[in-house]
Amino acid sequence: MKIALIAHDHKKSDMIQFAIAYAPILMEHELFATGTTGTKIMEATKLKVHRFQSGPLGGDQEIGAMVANNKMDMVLFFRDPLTSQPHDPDITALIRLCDVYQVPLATNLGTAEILIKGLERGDFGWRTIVQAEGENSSNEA
Ligand SMILES: O=C(CO)COP(=O)(O)O
Repeated sequence: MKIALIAHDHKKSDMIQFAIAYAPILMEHELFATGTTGTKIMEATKLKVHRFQSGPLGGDQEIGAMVANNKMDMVLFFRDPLTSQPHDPDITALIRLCDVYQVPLATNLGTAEILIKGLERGDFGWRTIVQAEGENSSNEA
């Protein structure tokens, strides 16, 4: 599965703790992140993370493009609800796209833990069906 990891500055410590705690599960998957989040995860763990631009420089939009192309299976986005962000439209757009494409999205640590445990249990098998359908329809186009 392809998993996006994103955290606003005040939530980066939560994300690092999460990545350390669930590294054995995460390392079985393909990981993507916005720039600074990805760097911090790689510094704290042995996980390999494909890094996009930093969020304010377009990273959320790059991850959104993957969602729109059926190339992202789960988004773990630890948002900071108490600090205004200069790129708020990008954040809203990413969340909207997850809803458009029914991509599982956690916006906080509590939900992320439930999703990652579901992933470990095999609850995300349906994503491979969605991916196959996406590939078939792009072949037909
Ligand atoms: O701002 C972000 C998401 O909206 C996160 O970006 P960074 O991981 O580059 O800090």
